[in-house]
Amino acid sequence: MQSLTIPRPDDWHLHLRDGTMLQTTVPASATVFHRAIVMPNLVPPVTTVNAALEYRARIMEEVPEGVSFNPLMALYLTAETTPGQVAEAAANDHIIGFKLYPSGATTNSAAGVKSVDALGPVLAAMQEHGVPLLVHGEVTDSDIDIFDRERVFIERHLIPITERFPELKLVLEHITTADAVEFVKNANNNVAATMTPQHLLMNRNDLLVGGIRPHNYCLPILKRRTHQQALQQAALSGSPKFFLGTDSAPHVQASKETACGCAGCYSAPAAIELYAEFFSRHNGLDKLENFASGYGADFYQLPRNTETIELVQQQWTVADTVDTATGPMVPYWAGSTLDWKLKR
Ligand SMILES: NC(=O)N[C@@H](CC(=O)O)C(=O)O
Ligand SMILES: [Zn+2]
Ligand SMILES: [Zn+2]
Repeated sequence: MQSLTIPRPDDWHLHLRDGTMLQTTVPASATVFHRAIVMPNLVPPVTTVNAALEYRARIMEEVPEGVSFNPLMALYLTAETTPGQVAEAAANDHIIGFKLYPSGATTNSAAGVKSVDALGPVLAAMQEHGVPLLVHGEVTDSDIDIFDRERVFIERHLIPITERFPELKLVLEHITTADAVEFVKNANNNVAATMTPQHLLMNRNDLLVGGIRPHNYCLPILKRRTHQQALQQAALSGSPKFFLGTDSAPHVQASKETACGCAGCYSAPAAIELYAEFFSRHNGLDKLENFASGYGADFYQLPRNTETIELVQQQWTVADTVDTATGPMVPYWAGSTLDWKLKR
C-alpha cells in the first residue's frame, strides 16, 4: 500500500461556529490540523481581543483529550476598529490578524466594512505592527455580476491597498479566479492566498449541471473551468504564496437544502484527504507537504510543525451526513469516494 508521511498540517482559514456546534466542528479539525485560523463571523461578530479570547476558551473545551490544537483567532474588522485595537491584537499571541468582510458579501457579513477607503489609519497600524489583513475579496455592488465580484474587488481595492501599504501582510482568502492568481503572483512576498478543496477540485459545472447542488455552493462562487485551472497550476507550481485554507463552513442540512440556501461547504471531515485527492489526480503529491504543512507557517512566521501524519492510498467514502446537536449536516463530497485516507 502506498503511503505518504508529512508534517501535521495547519488550516489557515476555518469556520467553527459557536455553541453546541463546537462539539462537532472542533474535534473534526483538531484531530487533523495542529493550528487553524478561526474566522470571526459569528453573530454578533468577534471584534475585540477579549471576545476572541472567550471564544477561544469555548473552542478549547471541545478539543479531545490528548490532542494538541492551537486556534489562532482572527478579529472582525469594522468601521469602528481603531489603531489602538490593532496594537492590542499585535501584542497577543492568540490573535493572528484582522478579517475584512465587505458588508453583505457572505455569511454573517452584515457588520462588515462599507467603505474600504476609510480604513487607511487602521491599515497603516496593521502595516506598522506586522498584523496580517485577511480578506474576503468580493465587491457587493448590485450592478456587478456575482462571477466578476472577486476580479472587481482586486482592481478597485486590493491593488490600491498594496500600492499604499506595500509592507502590509495580506492574505486573499479562498481565491477563485485567474485574476486572483495573477494579483498574488505579481504582488510582494508579503501577499499570499489560501485555496479551498472545492475551488481546486470543482468548477461551476459541478454546481449547476444536471441539477443545482447546494452542497457545492460557497462564496466566492465556483467559477468557470479556466479559472479552476489557473488555481490548479498555482497550487502545483509550488509557489510559497499559495497555501491551504479549507474555508470549511458548516451549515445544517435544513439551511443548505432550502429555497434560499446558505453559502459554505463543510469540508472538515475529509479536508486533508480532499487536498491529497487533488494533488494526486495531477501527479503532484510531492507538492502537498509544503502546501499543507509549510508555506502557511512560513508566511505567518510561525514554526513548521514537527509531528507528522500519514496518508495511505485506500479508497473510502465520505459520510452522507454528520449529526450535530442542531440537526444533521451534509459534508462536502458526501457519499463520494476518495483515494487517500488519513491514518487515525
Ligand atoms: N465561504 C462561504 O461560502 N461561507 C463562509 C463565509 C466565507 O468564508 O465567506 C461561512 O461562514 O459560511
Ligand atoms: Zn469568505
Ligand atoms: Zn470562510
